[in-house]
Amino acid sequence: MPRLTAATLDQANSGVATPPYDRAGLVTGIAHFGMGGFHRAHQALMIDELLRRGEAREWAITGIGVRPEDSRMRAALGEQDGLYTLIEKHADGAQDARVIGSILGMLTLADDGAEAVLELLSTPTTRIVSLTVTEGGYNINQSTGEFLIDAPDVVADLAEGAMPRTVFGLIVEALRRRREAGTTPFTVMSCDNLPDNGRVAHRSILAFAEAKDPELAAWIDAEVAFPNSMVDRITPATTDADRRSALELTGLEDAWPVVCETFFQWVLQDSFVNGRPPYELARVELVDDVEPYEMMKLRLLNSSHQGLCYFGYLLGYRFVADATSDPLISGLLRNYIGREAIPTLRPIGGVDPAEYGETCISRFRNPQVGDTVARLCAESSDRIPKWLLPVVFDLLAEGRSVDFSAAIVASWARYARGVDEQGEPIEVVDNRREQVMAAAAPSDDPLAFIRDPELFGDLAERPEFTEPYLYALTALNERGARALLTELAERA
Ligand SMILES: NC(=O)c1ccc[n+]([C@@H]2O[C@H](COP(=O)([O-])OP(=O)(O)OC[C@H]3O[C@@H](n4cnc5c(N)ncnc54)[C@H](O)[C@@H]3O)[C@@H](O)[C@H]2O)c1
Ligand SMILES: O=P(O)(O)OC[C@@H](O)[C@@H](O)[C@H](O)[C@H](O)CO
Repeated sequence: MPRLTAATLDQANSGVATPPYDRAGLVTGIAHFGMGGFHRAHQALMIDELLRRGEAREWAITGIGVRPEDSRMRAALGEQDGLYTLIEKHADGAQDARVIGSILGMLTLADDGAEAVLELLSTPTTRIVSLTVTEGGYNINQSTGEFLIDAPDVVADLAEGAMPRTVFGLIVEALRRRREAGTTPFTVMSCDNLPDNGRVAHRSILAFAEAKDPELAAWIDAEVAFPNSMVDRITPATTDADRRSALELTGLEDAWPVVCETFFQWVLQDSFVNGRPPYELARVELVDDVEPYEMMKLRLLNSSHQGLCYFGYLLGYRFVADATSDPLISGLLRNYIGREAIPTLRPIGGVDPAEYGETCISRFRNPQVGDTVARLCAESSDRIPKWLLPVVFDLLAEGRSVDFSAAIVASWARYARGVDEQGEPIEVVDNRREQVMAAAAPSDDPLAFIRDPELFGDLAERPEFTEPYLYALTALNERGARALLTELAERA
């Protein structure tokens, strides 16, 4: 079968939507850090939709990879002229495949070097720099939100005369060059799952700039916009089965297609300093205040993902759809959402959070998406403090009970012991793996897991939390996940 490239596009199977627009002459307006699955299922799709309408020709995308492993994506996209297949999976088994043409290519530090990246970022036509570098990518203290200025790669970037290697170093150096050349700065648009993602990006970049050059930092603070956004589309990691599906559906071989659900949402703060694509013509909701949308999504959808993944794993499920179809797990999610998460939300006109929560549960149940419990269990120490613990702190401040949230934290602690209920090892994937697993290991201190103030603040000192947490942890250790879920359901 031919490989997907610009030259083979016309050989795609009939019914596959290929770019109907002329890709020659498209201009990179967006430089994107973190060219993973999600960006290609979400933001790149919106630009593709605009291009199909004859819009946004100056807003094509070039990716940037700062990690050595990003060379693989660069090669896959490079060999395909930036083209790739996006497969949207309906719950009834129907699949829509389309070829996306909005990405022009990708630069990596490993292959192209920092100077090439800086040139892209400094070119006047690059007007937005967007980010999906994961929750951990912002290099902040989980509990205080402070930028970790002593992180080794940051220290290296701050050294006199160093060529930048981090997202912060590259962005700040490019902004310095733009300022020196009298070029309008770009907007920095975070699309990561973080509360106040724009403010977090602002804070991290400013902290780096202050350490490098306080005058430049003041200019960035005054001149650069960092819009907040709420982004939503479940996009699992690509598998070989997805590669085979792409080939079957399109008739063209794709080294790195993307598979996702049909649901799509992007709520974006309309705050840009150097223009923006006409997103309102695509499916983007432009608003002044994204915060209530972000809170609803992170506290209902993302925290529920954590609510199902450890219990799901312990019960032997490996797919999100199977775990969520267990009534004990969906029951836990409904109790967490209805009794604990929703009472902490700010109202959004025209949006019923209970209905939103039910939609999340039915999305998790889509068996076609193939999302894995392992994907959701990974990097928990970046996720739980940003998604679930804000719910806990808000509930405690109101004197409300936290039984279900505490049980979810306990399920993480039980999972992080690294042994399942059958005694089989669990592969814990976390950038704080050693620390988290050591804290989870059986010891004389039942609260050891939650004693790290960077992750948990003062929760270990708060009986309103420790009492339900210890109840859940003891139940998990002594009676198992199914027994605890049954007890929680009976007590509700
Ligand atoms: N996958 C989803 O369902 C989904 C949905 C909504 C939002 N998101 C957001 O997108 C992020 C990425 O998800 P994905 O599915 O594309 O993951 P992915 O693993 O496919 O891609 C992650 C990308 O980020 C880069 N990266 C990771 N850490 C980095 C760092 N410290 N500095 C710079 N680059 C770094 C990687 O090199 C890679 O290009 C998530 O963490 C989340 O914040 C994902
Ligand atoms: O990719 P992460 O790190 O934000 O977290 C894993 C999932 O919970 C998340 O990716 C969801 O699938 C996503 O937020 C849905 O929009």
